[in-house]
Amino acid sequence: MPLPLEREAIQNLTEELEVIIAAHLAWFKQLNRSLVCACDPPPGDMAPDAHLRSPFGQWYYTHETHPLVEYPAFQELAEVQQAMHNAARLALLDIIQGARPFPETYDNFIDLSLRLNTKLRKLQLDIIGELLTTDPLTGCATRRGMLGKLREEQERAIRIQRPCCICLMDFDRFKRINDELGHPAGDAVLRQGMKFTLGLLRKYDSIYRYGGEEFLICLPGTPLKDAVVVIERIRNGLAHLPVELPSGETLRISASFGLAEMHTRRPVEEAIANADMALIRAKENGRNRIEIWQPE
Ligand SMILES: Nc1nc2c(ncn2[C@@H]2O[C@H](COP(=O)(O)OP(=O)(O)OP(=O)(O)O)[C@@H](O)[C@H]2O)c(=O)[nH]1
Repeated sequence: MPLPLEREAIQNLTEELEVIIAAHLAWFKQLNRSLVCACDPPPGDMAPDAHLRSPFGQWYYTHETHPLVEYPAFQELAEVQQAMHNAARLALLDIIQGARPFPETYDNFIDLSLRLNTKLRKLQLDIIGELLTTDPLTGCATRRGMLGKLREEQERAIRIQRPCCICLMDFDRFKRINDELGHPAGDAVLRQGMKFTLGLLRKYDSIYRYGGEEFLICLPGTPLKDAVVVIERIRNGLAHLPVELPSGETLRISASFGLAEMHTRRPVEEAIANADMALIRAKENGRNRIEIWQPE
């Protein structure tokens, strides 16, 4: 499941997680010391709401309204952390009563602490992965991992017996925009054009920055005739989108599209090549249009 986060939020979360992991390890060390050396435990750790008071708890429960809440790996943290605090309390109770914790109680506490650490690291890696697979300019996915994801869509298409379409989209006369209005103007076109395009797609559609000003749109569960309707909405919308340039001026733009249905038994690379052939035809036939790849 992709993380529903903006790039800046991803960056902040990565840093927050580093702090939380360090705080968890410091807490773990202190608690382990209380158990092994039979020292008085910090009073907070005996409280029934210890899981809320810890640095992790304070960080986690302030994120309750955060979009990350929908992410399964984030939800799993709460369960493990609460169980870990319960296990710590049981082991500490033995110490307070002048006994040694049962090995099972101690093992349970250690296992849960290590599991929480592993889960926090895994979440951090997922978030960093997301950072690497998101294009900072447009917010679209990068090509890293694209073929793997398209193959997954192909497998799903076979499973659910619904076609999947691939579309290559390329902004028209983009070199001219850069050359005549400057590179920041070109960047503004890409940023605003793709924001608009992303806004028209469903949440299970995906879009990758395929090259400089070329993007690949994947429309799962969509037959060709429906895909044409979606892409036409994008084409027409872009042709009417007033792009605001850094100079304050407004620019009219357009894009060309090559559409192909993914064959369920052929490599996904073939569908991309077919969409590319259709895109070349769209450019040759005057731009600002959609061409559909048809088998000879
Ligand atoms: N501003 C900006 N320009 C980019 C970026 N990536 C690629 N480009 C430029 O996009 C231009 C693409 O030009 P061409 O491939 O000649 O295509 P075109 O001018 O759009 O012409 P047609 O596709 O035939 O309509 C090149 O000048 C690239 O340097 C980017 O991230 N920002």
